Amino acid sequence: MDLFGKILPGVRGIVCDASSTQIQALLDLMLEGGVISKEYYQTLLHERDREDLARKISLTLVEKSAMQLSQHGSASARSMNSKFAFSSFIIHLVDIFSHQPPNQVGEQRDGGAAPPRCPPGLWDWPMSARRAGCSASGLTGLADSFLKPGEREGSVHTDPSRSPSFSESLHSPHRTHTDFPFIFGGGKVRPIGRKIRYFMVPSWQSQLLQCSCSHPTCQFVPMEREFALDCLYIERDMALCLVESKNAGKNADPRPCDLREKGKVAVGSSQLFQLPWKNNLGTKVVVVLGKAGMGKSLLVQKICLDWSRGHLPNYSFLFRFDCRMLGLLPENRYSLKQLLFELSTGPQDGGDDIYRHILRYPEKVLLIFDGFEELKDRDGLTSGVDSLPHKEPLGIGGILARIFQKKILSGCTVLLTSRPKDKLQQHLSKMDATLELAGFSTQQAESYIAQYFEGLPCCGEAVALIRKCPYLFSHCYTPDLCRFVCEAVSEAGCKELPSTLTGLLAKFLLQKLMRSSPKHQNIAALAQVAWSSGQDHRNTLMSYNFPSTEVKEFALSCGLVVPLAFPKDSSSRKEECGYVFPSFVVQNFLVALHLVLAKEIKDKTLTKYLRLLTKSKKFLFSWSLVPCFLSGLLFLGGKLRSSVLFREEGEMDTKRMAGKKQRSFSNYVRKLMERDFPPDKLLDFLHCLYETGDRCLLKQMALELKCELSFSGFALTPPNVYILHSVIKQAKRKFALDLRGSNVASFRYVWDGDVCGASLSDAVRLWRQLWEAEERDQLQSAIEKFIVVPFKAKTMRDIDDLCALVDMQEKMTQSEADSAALPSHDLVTRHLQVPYLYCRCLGPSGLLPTFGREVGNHPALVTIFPCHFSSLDSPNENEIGDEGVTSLSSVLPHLSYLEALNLSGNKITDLGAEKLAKALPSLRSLKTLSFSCFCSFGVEAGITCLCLSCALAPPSVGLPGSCPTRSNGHQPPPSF
Ligand SMILES: Nc1ncnc2c1ncn2[C@@H]1O[C@H](COP(=O)(O)OP(=O)(O)OP(=O)(O)O)[C@@H](O)[C@H]1O
Repeated sequence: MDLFGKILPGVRGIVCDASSTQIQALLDLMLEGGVISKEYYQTLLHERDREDLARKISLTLVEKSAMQLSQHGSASARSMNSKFAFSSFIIHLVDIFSHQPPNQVGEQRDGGAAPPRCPPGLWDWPMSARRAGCSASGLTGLADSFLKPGEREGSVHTDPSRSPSFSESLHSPHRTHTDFPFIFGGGKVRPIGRKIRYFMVPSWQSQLLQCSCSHPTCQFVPMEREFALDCLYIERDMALCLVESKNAGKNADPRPCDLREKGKVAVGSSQLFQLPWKNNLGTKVVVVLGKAGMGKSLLVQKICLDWSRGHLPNYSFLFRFDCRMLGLLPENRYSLKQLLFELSTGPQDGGDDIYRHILRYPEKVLLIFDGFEELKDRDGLTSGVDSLPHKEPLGIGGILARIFQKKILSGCTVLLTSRPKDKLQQHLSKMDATLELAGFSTQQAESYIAQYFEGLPCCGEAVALIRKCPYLFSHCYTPDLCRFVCEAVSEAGCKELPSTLTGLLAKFLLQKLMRSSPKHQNIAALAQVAWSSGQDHRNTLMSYNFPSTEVKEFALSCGLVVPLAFPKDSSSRKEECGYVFPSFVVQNFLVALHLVLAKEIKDKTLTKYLRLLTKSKKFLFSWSLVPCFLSGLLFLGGKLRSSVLFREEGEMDTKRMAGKKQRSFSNYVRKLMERDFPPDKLLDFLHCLYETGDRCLLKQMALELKCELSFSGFALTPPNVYILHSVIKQAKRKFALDLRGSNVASFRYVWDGDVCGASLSDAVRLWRQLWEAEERDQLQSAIEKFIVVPFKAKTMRDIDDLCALVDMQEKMTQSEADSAALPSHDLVTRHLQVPYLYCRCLGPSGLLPTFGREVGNHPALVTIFPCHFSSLDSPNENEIGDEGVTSLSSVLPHLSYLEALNLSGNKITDLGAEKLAKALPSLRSLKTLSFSCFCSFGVEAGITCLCLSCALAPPSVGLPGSCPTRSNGHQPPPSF
C-alpha cells in the first residue's frame, strides 16, 4: 500500500489551511503521542514551507507505521491487531482532520472548561481499536484526547449556569475543583498521563487560572526522555539568608548564602511565601538564587503546577515570565496590562474585567520572573522610576522597577529567580527574603537516579554503575549534571562510563551528532556562536547570530540549541523566536571546544581562559565549567578525540594546533604547581588537572601540595571534596586540613587518614549522619580524624551544636553494644580541647540565658562545662543588663571550674550585681573577674568585699573595662 501517497493529500489539506496555532496543536499531539522526537518537533514547528511540512509529517507517519510493522512483525495476534490499528488509525485521523474545518482543532467550547471537541466521525471508530492502536504506538494520549466526554475517567460537567460566579469562585476558600485528565491552554488540547485538578470556573477566568500552570513546560521535566514533573521532581530545602538580621525585609543581602552557613534556616518550597516578619501590607519580594543548572526554572514550574492544584490558595492569579524572553523585547513602551496578558508565559487572553479585578485585589496575584539576571541591563530597571509620569506606559525595565518598588500592583507577591550576581541588590533594594537553592544531597541524587531509571530493565545496574564512578556521582550534586549523567548511562545502555566530565559531554555530543550527518565545520561554527554569545553577555540567540541557516538548522536538529518562543513584537513582525542552549553544560562545553578549535586563540593566550591567575572580564560567571572542559578537551584521547575535535576537514592542521595548545597548557600548569593558591583557585586548578586525565600531572601536583591546607569558611561541594581527596591520596603523606565551616559532611565517602580541623556543627552533623546510617567504621575514623578547633559560642546555633554533641555522646553511651567499639565517652573531651568558651551574649535573652535553660534540658552539659570551659567572656556590646546577669547567675553555680569572667560594660545595676554577688562564692576556680556596673555605693562595696574574700582583686565598678585578677595574677585567656 502506498501509505505516503494516500495520506499526503489529507495532511496537505490540513496543513495548508491551518493557522499556526492549529499546526502547533497537531504537532503537540504528535509529540505527546511519541510520534516525533522533541528535536524534530522543533524543526517541524519552524518549517515555514507548508508543502514541505505536509511532506515531512506524512513521511513521519509512514515511517512510524513501518516501524510498528517491523517491531510487531513476529509478535502475537494482539500485537498484530495493534499494528494494523495504528496504520488505520493514522489514515483515519488524517481522513477526519482533512474533512474538518481547521478552526475546530483544539478549540474550547464557549461554555468554559469543556473537553476538546472531537472531530466528527472519530466517535464511531471502535473504542477497542482506538485503545489498541494507540497503546501499541505510544499514542495513548493521542487516542485519549479524542475519547468521548462520557468515556473519560472523572470527566467534568461544566454547566456554566451552575458554575460559581467569578467573584464567588475567586474568594471562596474552597474553590470547587474536580479531577480531570486534560488541561487546556492557548487553544491547545493537552492530554497528560495523570489527573490534574481543574477549577470549575467560567471559561474566561479558567484561562487565567491555568495561565502558566497549564503550559506544557510545567508538566514535564525538560530532557531527552519525557518525564512528568511529578515523577522526577526532588523536593529540596532552600537556605533562607539573613533570617536573624533585624534588617531582613529591608535590605537583605543578595550574596549567595548556603545551608551550611551558620544562621541560615532551611525552608521548604511550600514555605516560600510565608514571611513571618512581614506584615500583609505591601508587595512581597522573594528572591531565589541558584547557580546555573541548580533547578530554579524547575522550581518555578513546580510552583505553577502546585498552584494549579490549589496548593497556593492565597493566589488566584499567577503570571510566569521568562526573563530571557523579556530581555529580547525591543525597547518599546509597555503597559502593566500588556505585561500581564501579552508577555507572560502561557495563554494570553485577558479581558478588561479580569484586569480590573487584578488591580482591585493585587494581594491575590503572584508574579514569577524566572532568570532575572537576564534583565539586569534593562532600561529603567535601576533608576529614573520616580521621574517617570505615573500613567505613562513604561519600558520593560521601568515597569518591573515600579512593581519591585511596590509602586504598582502594590500588595502582590513577586518571586524572582536568578543566578547569583554581584549587582542584584542594585536592582532589588527592597527584597523581603533571599533564599539559595542548594544542590542535591547524596540521598537526593541517589533517589533522582533511581527514579530516572525506574521501570527500566537496567535500573539496578544503572544506579550501581553511577555509584561506581565517584567523580561523576559527586557532580550529581548539580541537578543538571545529574541529569546528564543519567542520560549518558541510558544512551550508552548501562555500559562503562567515562571517568571525566569532558568524556561524558564528548560522548553526549557524539550521540547528538549521530542523529544527523553534519559537517564538522558546523560544530566548529556552533562553538563559535556559543563563544560570541558569552562575549556579548547574551544567553539568547537570534537567527542572525548564526553564521548561516545551515548552522542554525544543524544546531536545532541535533538539539544543541532549542527555540525560545517570545511574544510577537507588534511593531515589527520580523522574528518570532529566539534560541537558547538547552543547558549551561552544553554551552560551556561548546565554548571550550571553540577555545581548542579556533585558530585565532593562540596557544599562549589560551591559558588565561583557565582563569587561575586572572579574571577575564569577558568570562561569564556561568562559564564555571569552561576551564575544566578546556583542560579535558586538550587531553581528550582515542576515538573521542578524532570524532569530536577533528573529523574529516582540516584534520592535520587542527591536530597540529591542538597539540601545540596542549603542550603550552602542560608547561603552564607545571609552573603553577608551585604557587600558593587561595582555596577556590586551588580547587579549580585541581579540577582542571583531573579533567586532563593525565596521571603524571596529578601526581606532580600531589607532591607539590603543602601539608597544611586551609579551606576555612569555604563551602566545599562534593566534587571539591572528591578531587581534594583523590589528590591527597596520591601524595601518600599526612595532611592537616582546616575545614571549619566547609561542610565536612561531604567527606563522608572519601575520608581516609588525614587530620582535619572542623567546626563543631559540621563535625556533629557528620557524626550524626554516620551514626544514623550505622556506618560505625566511618564514624570511628571521623571521630579520630577531626579536631574541633576552638569552639566559640557566638550564636544560638553554637549552643544547639553543643547540645547536639552532648546528645550524641549520650546516645553513644546508652548504646551498650557499640560503646565498646566506639570511644563515645571520649567524644566531648576529645573534641573540645581548648578549655575556653567565648560567649557572646546578645542581649538579655541571648546566649547565656539560653545556656542556662539548656543546662536544665541537658543535665550532661553541667558535667561537661566545668571541665572544659574556663571563661565566659561577655564583650561590652552585649548589654545583657540585670536580666541577663540574673539568668547567668543561675548557671554560674554549675561552672565551678570557670576561670575567667568578663562582664564589663553590660549595663548592670544594683539588682544584677546582687545576684552576681550571691553566685560568686561558688566559682571556686575563678581567677579573673572583669565587671563594671552602675551600682550604688553599698553594692559596689559589697562586691569588692566579695572579690577580696574570693582572693580576686577588686573589680572596677562604674567604669567598664578593668580586669580584676586573683592574687595569683592569671591573665584572662585570649579571645579568638
Ligand atoms: N528538583 C529537581 N528535581 C529533579 N530534577 C531537577 C530538579 N532541579 C533541577 N533538575 C534538573 O536539572 C535541570 C536544570 O534545571 P533548571 O533548568 O531548572 O536549572 P536553572 O537553575 O534554571 O538553570 P539556569 O540558571 O542555567 O537557567 C532540569 O531540567 C532537571 O532535569
